[in-house]
Amino acid sequence: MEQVRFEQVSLAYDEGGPLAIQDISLSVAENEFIAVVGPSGCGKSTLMKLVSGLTEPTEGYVYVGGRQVAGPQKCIGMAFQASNLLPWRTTLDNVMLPLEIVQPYRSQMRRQRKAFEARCRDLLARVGLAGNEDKFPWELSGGMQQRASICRALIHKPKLLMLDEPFGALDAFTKEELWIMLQELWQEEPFTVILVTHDLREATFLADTVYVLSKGPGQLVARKAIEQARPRKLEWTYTDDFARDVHELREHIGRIRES
Ligand SMILES: Nc1ncnc2c1ncn2[C@@H]1O[C@H](COP(=O)(O)OP(=O)(O)OP(=O)(O)O)[C@@H](O)[C@H]1O
Repeated sequence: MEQVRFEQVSLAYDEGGPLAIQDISLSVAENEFIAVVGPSGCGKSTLMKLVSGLTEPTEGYVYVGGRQVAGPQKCIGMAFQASNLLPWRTTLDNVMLPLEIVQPYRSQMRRQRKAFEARCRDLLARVGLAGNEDKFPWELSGGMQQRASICRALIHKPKLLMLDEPFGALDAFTKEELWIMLQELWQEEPFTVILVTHDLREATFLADTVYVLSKGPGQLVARKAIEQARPRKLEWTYTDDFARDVHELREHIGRIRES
């Protein structure tokens, strides 16, 4: 089954203005993990906005779950570079938030609060945050905040998770820990992932398929399947195989820069 489909999508933010992305066609299978990489300004965030229904294509069509996107999508989980946790809510209450907003959970909240809380605690424990439920975001490290943010994006069991540079602000060690965490969550209970990142190692480590976008206007210039079996281990990132995959992506980006 196909979860996301772009059919010859172009977008100009201003009528008659320059295209931000041009003629993008791609398809993401259910439970596939894709990464989109490219130089700054190539339209990665624009792709995210199109999938989540925050903006409409100027030309072409975007489908999510077999339906053409028309307006904001509620059944998508999202996480960004800034964790965007609400500072006045505890970790637990931040993770509860989507259940208070998204149906059918919202109508069940009054009767099911205890069960929902247990589910949040369980998810927090799975990402290593047990014992931090009652802390406020400013009492957590950056990596812990990002773990909580990913829990919040997944608590309502969306079919599609969209990640926009989620680990971009973290140090290299924390980043790698979070790659492993994300892979575990995804393997335990699969969902479709679209990851936007500048980090070619991150894209290679995590994704089944990596798409490379050129800049101004963003066009797909390469699609690379990463064949490594899962679960992938960090040791793999020290091998020649891994370096070769990353290098191949880097060459595509290099060519874009030169042109
Ligand atoms: N709301 C907007 N109005 C007008 N132009 C926009 C808007 N958002 C983005 N753009 C333009 O569209 C192009 C693609 O931007 P986008 O933010 O999608 O790129 P990006 O690849 O995510 O960049 P970065 O990696 O720097 O975050 C850029 O030229 C940008 O200036």
